[in-house]
Amino acid sequence: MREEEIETAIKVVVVGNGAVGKSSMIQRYCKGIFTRDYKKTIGVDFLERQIEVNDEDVRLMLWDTAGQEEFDAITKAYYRGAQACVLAFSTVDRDSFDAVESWKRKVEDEVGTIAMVIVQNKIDLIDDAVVQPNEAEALAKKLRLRFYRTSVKDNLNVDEVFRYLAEKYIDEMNSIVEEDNCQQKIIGSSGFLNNYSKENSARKNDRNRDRDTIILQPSKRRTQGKKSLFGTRCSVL
Ligand SMILES: Nc1nc2c(ncn2[C@@H]2O[C@H](COP(=O)(O)OP(=O)(O)OP(=O)(O)O)[C@@H](O)[C@H]2O)c(=O)[nH]1
Repeated sequence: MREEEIETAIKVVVVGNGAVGKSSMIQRYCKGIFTRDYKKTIGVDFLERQIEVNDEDVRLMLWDTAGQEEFDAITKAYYRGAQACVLAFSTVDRDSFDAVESWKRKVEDEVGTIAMVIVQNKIDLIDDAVVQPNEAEALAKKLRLRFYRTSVKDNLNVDEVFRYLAEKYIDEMNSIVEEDNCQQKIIGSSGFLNNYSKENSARKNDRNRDRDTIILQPSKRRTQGKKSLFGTRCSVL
């Protein structure tokens, strides 16, 4: 495969309590449809959609997980390898809002820190809301996450949620590549960093292999969420 044909594939998990609209959101985004029927997700399911971000083809693989706790053991296994996550709750379900932090923890326990976003779905039912706007905003601020209000039914803001996650992931990947390049230059003139250099090039090889085989790994996990020793800008030693 030629370099310019390589696409980025991102595994996104959509989590949250039962009936908040996770399956509907994925169906809306990938198939452009909405149905009023509620069919509980058993275990997991996935759909995909290709989009362009900064002239780059990006394949989003959206994993729909069951909201019911009885399926926790199954769904957790599917978080592995996720690079982005939607934490969803419903405008008309207080428990689903109160559970957002615990969903975040469940995902992070499996995959570490990844790109995340909080989504308040069913905003078309705002007249029956059981979550105040300032409460949702305060939670997003506390967790330092971007917050979207969506209506899958009215197709409001759904595209924006997934585009944001794709852009955030790509930004992170680019900054890691920038760090790698920077470290290569520094290592070239510094003997004491030999081990660091080996580890670094192994990481690069991993990434190249990933591109061929599309092994899905969370970006920050590989760096343990740490920034470069030298920041993101190169400096000559
Ligand atoms: N009014 C309204 N209803 C919605 C919206 N999104 C989803 N629904 C309805 O909410 C119900 C539950 O939606 P699902 O997508 O099945 O919920 P889920 O989160 O996947 O549920 P689990 O599979 O149990 O985890 C369905 O009847 C949907 O039609 C929305 O934006 N507005």
